[in-house]
Amino acid sequence: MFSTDTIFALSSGSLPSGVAVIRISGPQCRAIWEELCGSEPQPRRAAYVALRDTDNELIDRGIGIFFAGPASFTGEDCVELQVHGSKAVVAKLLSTLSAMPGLRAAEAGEFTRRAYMNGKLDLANVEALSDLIAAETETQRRFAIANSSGRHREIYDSWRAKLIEARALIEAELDFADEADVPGSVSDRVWKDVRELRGRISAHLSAYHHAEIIREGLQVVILGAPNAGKSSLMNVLAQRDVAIVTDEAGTTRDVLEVHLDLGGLKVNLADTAGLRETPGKVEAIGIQRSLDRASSADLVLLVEDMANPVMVPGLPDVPTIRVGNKADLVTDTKCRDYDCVISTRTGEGIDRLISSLRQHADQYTASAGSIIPFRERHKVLLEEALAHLDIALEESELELAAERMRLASDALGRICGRIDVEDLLDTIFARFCIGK
Ligand SMILES: Nc1nc2c(ncn2[C@@H]2O[C@H](COP(=O)(O)OP(=O)(O)OP(=O)(O)O)[C@@H](O)[C@H]2O)c(=O)[nH]1
Ligand SMILES: [K+]
Ligand SMILES: [Mg+2]
Repeated sequence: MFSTDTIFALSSGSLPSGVAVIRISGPQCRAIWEELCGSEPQPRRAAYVALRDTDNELIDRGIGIFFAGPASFTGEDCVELQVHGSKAVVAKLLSTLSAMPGLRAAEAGEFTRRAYMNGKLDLANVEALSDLIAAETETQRRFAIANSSGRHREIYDSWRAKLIEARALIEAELDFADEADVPGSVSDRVWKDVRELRGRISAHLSAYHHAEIIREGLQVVILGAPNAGKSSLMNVLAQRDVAIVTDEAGTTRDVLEVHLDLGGLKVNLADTAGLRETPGKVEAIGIQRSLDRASSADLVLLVEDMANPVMVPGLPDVPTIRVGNKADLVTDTKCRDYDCVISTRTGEGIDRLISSLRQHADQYTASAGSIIPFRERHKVLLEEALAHLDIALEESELELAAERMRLASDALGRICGRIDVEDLLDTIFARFCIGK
């Protein structure tokens, strides 16, 4: 892509700071360097420079690096200037830049957009990069960095290549069925391959939920009878008094949520209204909300007061850790069927409960290193590809089936932003001696 504008921006965080980084990209970079630093730029060498304005007045001294395109982040000539992170230094430098001809302030995401337009990044790379910048937990960081590796593109390209080949074989069968030197019925093999690919895409897609958990957080809901100690447990896990605790049954009426970082995984922990059969009007609404929330949760902590165990109605079918609370009030806990015995009052068993939670979280943190769809957009396109393949596999008209395969491979191509209409012809010509 040819950009006429040279863009610049403060790329580091808020001022004042020890060091501020100003990034410049575009055709004017070399001229800017000569003007500001009064020297010839040496690509990829950090240089200690005196930065001067157009009146030759010293602005600041700092480190400058020149990247000659295409070996740069955006693919264009780039300059990075590290100066003292003062508001005045940065303001002076930015106003000096903006006074130079052909220069303007960059729009949000414009450097990355240029990198994409110049083929330095694919769409999935761009998304992973924005995830990396937004990452708050260790798992999110690991996931984003794995996703920026380009391995998604490799997988989707290989799947598209298979589909393009399958389609080419089918089209060839249609076009040259009466000619002697084209292989006869290749259909069986083609359909077997397509079915196998369908299975792979479907397995890949089913891991999408792990990406949601890594990004949005593991949804954990505390359920149990009134007064079981749910709010007390919430406070212990959150390490602060977020929920009201009293000895009155029905204290919690509404769902209350906190965000925790559990071994690097984001966890959304919800305290809920106690479940019982004959509540008042407000409490009944609270109970319905508890159950709604729990039914879409990834994990339920089912809390029971061991000194006063009661059956709770309507538990959802969700992975559950059964927690026996108030261990301080009972002498014998062995015979009971709990995964974890705790006392929110004495702190007994809390560490063990946290390690059970961590164990549960591990399956998701482990996914952070594998290649799974990581955006809603990917999920939608993969579902689209699957839907087309399903129709192709049922379709008896070969032309229509081939068209469905084209649509499926286009959907896959759109994930990383690469669709090449010439692919099909190339494959046909590569496999058959058309011009005989
Ligand atoms: N002895 C003892 N009391 C506890 C323990 N945990 C909670 N309690 C007490 O049990 C009572 C109920 O605690 P909450 O945390 O409000 O219980 P809850 O399940 O949130 O109750 P609802 O919101 O009304 O459904 C309070 O008086 C707590 O102090 C514990 O481990 N030991
Ligand atoms: K209570
Ligand atoms: Mg409560």
